[in-house]
This record gives sequence, C-alpha cells and structure tokens, in this order.
Amino acid sequence: MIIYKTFQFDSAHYLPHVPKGHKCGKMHGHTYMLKIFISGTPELNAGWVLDYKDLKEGINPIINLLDHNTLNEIPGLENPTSENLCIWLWNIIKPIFPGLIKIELNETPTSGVIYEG
Ligand SMILES: Nc1nc2c(c(=O)[nH]1)N=C([C@H](O)[C@H](O)COP(=O)(O)OP(=O)(O)OP(=O)(O)O)CN2
Ligand SMILES: [Zn+2]
Repeated sequence: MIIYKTFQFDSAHYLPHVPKGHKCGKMHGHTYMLKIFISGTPELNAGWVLDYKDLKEGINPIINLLDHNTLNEIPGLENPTSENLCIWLWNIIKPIFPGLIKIELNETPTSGVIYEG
C-alpha cells in the first residue's frame, strides 16, 4: 500500500545555466507543491503504514530549509531546477523514510517532476 502527504513551500530561485535572455535566468519565486509517497504494509494493530503525523514531523525540518529561502544559496542546489531539487530531496528523505518510493514536485500549477529514485 502507498500513502502520501503533500507539503507546500515558497522559495526564490534563478537558473544559472539557461540561455541568455531566458526568463528563468532572473530571480523569481514559486509556491512549490511537494508530494511524498511511502510504500509499506499496514501494521496489524495500528492499521496504518505510517502515521501521517510522523511523516509530517520528519519532512517539516527539510521544508523549513527551503521555505522563504533562495534555493541557489543552499549547498547542492546551486542549479535549482525541479529535477535537481527532487534528487536533493530524495537523498535527504530516503535515509529517514526507507519506504520512500516516489516524489512529485510541482514548480507551477502546470509544471512538475515525478522522481522514483
Ligand atoms: N525541465 C525543466 N524546465 C524548466 C524548469 C525546471 O526546473 N525544469 N524551470 C523553469 C523555471 O523555473 C520557470 O519558472 C518555470 O517554468 P514554466 O513552467 O515555463 O513557468 P510558467 O509560469 O511560464 O508556466 P505556464 O503555466 O506555462 O505559464 C523553466 N523550465
Ligand atoms: Zn522558476
């Protein structure tokens, strides 16, 4: 069974490697939507794979690193495309939640990435 939880954060960024004149080369911001998917078998007694609360408490410190910050200033996010941000998130979250199987990240309501490790 797969459970998921959605998180939201607001960050500024620019993309340093886009061609000259590309709008994403300028500093701008997004309200990112992040969905974390965890796979597991529901525990017999509890009846859940993982308490959503525990998932929230594990992920929130990571969200706090990103929220209202400039992504380019965070080590490992010097080129903060959605793709690179997903890989960065995966590398931090997987050791905390080994059941992680998928990350879905929306940079805008119409653009996003799905990463499965
Ligand atoms: N594959 C990727 N392409 C782009 C990324 C990215 O991370 N991966 N990022 C950007 C920019 O950050 C840009 O801010 C978002 O691009 P875009 O979806 O084009 O934004 P719009 O607001 O113009 O979206 P519309 O819904 O089409 O108006 C660019 N590309
Ligand atoms: Zn952008």
